[in-house]
Amino acid sequence: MAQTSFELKAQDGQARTGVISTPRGDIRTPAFMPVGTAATVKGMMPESVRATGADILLGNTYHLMLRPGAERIDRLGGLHKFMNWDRPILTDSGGFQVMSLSDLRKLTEEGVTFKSHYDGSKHHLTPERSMEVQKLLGSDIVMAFDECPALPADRDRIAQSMRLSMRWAQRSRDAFGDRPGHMLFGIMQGGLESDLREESAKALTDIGFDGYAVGGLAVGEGQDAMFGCLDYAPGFLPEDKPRYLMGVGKPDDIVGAVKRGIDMMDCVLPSRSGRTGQAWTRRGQINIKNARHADDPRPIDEHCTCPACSSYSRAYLHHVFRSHEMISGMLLTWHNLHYFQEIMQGMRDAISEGRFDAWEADFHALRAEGDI
Ligand SMILES: O=c1[nH]cnc2cc3nc(NCc4cccs4)[nH]c3cc12
Ligand SMILES: [Zn+2]
Repeated sequence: MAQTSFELKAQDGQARTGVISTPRGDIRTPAFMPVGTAATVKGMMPESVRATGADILLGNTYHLMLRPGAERIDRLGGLHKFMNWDRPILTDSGGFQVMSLSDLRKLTEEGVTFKSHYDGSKHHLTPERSMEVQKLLGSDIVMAFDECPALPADRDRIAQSMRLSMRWAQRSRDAFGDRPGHMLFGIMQGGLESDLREESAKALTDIGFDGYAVGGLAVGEGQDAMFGCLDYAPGFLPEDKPRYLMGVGKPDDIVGAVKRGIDMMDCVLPSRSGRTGQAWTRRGQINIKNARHADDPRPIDEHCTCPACSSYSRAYLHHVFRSHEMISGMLLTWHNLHYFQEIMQGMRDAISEGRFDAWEADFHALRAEGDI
């Protein structure tokens, strides 16, 4: 009995909408995953995250294995119980965070050794250990252990890195074993080289995964280069499996990725920028700390139904940000996550009704440049 499945409901151009079914609940695609790095979506209660419309959230293996520790979370009943979120959780495999966060890293065929950026303690991550950590956490969707090459990198470096990741993908698959009710996703690499991307997709497909991520993007290449890669890379992947673009992105990145066949995304942007006073809206961005909001009685967005827009003025939000009150980041995070989920729902409906192009045109038409 599979216990997990992906059903495509409709397609409009390259854009798709469907449902990933898991024992902990269904995930409506295209899906946006809020990031819950240290077992919390910062500033949000889990029930509030759910209220924004999220079906699944992301946990970071690197952070949780260092603090509080994967074995400790396992002893306490697993990540879902620990953080009071009973719906699906996808965990990344830790390699990317090691390379972007830790100190004194050493990369070998075996894996990576590194020092914790929290306390300097020494740690080792391999495909096998990453699978063990993600199993201890109890995540529903497990990511293969990969290496995302630092940019800029020449073609040879990208090819060598991709081929290492493919050997690690096989080791991840072997170590993951057969776990009904859980999914293992492979991660495509290959930089911006279409032949290397195709080689990676074939290697992953030959190994066989429950879903496929497009890795190695949203690492500073810029939207044009990212979309250029997405014009062909998703098409190298099996069309009956979910496609997950890691680390994306701004609202217009998200729309452009779905347009090109992506089904799942995650990004810290709505939560992280919310804590800094940046509100994302259908008409553009607002930095609420700007003095011009000090006397503005209007909500951030009069069409938005989130708690921030339903009950608070820009003047109030301006005040609580200027006063460094805790409620400031809470309200703006909630608004941003609500808005990101509203974009996803809008695309799911538009694809279902065969009007994605019209929806996309409307999405872009409303967006003014700069602060509104
Ligand atoms: O190839 C990848 N493999 C595994 N995890 C990733 C996470 C990723 N996150 C971003 N972009 C968002 C960022 C978050 C922090 C620095 S960039 N790009 C990413 C690429 C990968
Ligand atoms: Zn709102």
